[in-house]
Amino acid sequence: MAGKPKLYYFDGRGKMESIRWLLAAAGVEFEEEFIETKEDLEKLRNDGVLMFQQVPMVEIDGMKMVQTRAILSYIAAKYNLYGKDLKERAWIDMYVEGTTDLMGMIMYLPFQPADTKEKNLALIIERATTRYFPVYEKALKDHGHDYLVGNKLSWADIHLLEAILMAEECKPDILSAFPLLQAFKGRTSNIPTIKKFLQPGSQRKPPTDEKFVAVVRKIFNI
Ligand SMILES: N[C@@H](CCC(=O)N[C@@H](CS[C@H](CC=O)c1ccccc1)C(=O)NCC(=O)O)C(=O)O
Repeated sequence: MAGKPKLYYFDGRGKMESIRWLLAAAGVEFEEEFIETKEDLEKLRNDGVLMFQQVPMVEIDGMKMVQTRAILSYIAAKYNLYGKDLKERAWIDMYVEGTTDLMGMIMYLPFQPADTKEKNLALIIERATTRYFPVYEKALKDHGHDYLVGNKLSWADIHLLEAILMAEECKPDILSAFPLLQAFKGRTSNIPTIKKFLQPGSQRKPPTDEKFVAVVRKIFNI
């Protein structure tokens, strides 16, 4: 029996946070090794464990997986969070790419120059409320179930909840025009494994702060 998955990344959200969410929602315990200095990263590179010299890297089932999307897909499939057939998987992929695009905008905001942050935050709020959330609100309405795809929890639901919470950190009332998403948030946040991950003291990381930005900038000279 393989041991627990081990996650190699910085002590912050970045590109690893969705992987933490998916494992936690699947009820899978995982370990973390935090990269804190340039030397930490160089050691991993010199040990030849980073296929493209990048992190996230996750040791799982004897593999040293890299590329966030590949890692997430593997976990979703392994823990039955990827639909019952090809079409459900296609819908999950579409929904996940949408929340990936939205979270990608939010994820990079703290790294942008101060004089563009206000403009970029306004764009995030505009995209969230006019491009992305209307799609998921309609999906829940048309589908008529508690979940986005099929009638069971999938990667798409977990990813949407993560995106909703990140968007609310940008604008607390961002869901005000989306009643079905408000109800979805309430239901999904109470799924036992997710509820536990949302409790203080879990491996969920806090919103990206200047400290995390400084660590990443120092490591990558950016
Ligand atoms: N396709 C891959 C790409 C993975 C990737 O870009 N990894 C980066 C660190 S995370 C990044 C750090 C600042 O840019 C960050 C940190 C915080 C928020 C967003 C990104 C990396 O290793 N950069 C070294 C290099 O590219 O040489 C994947 O989806 O996994």
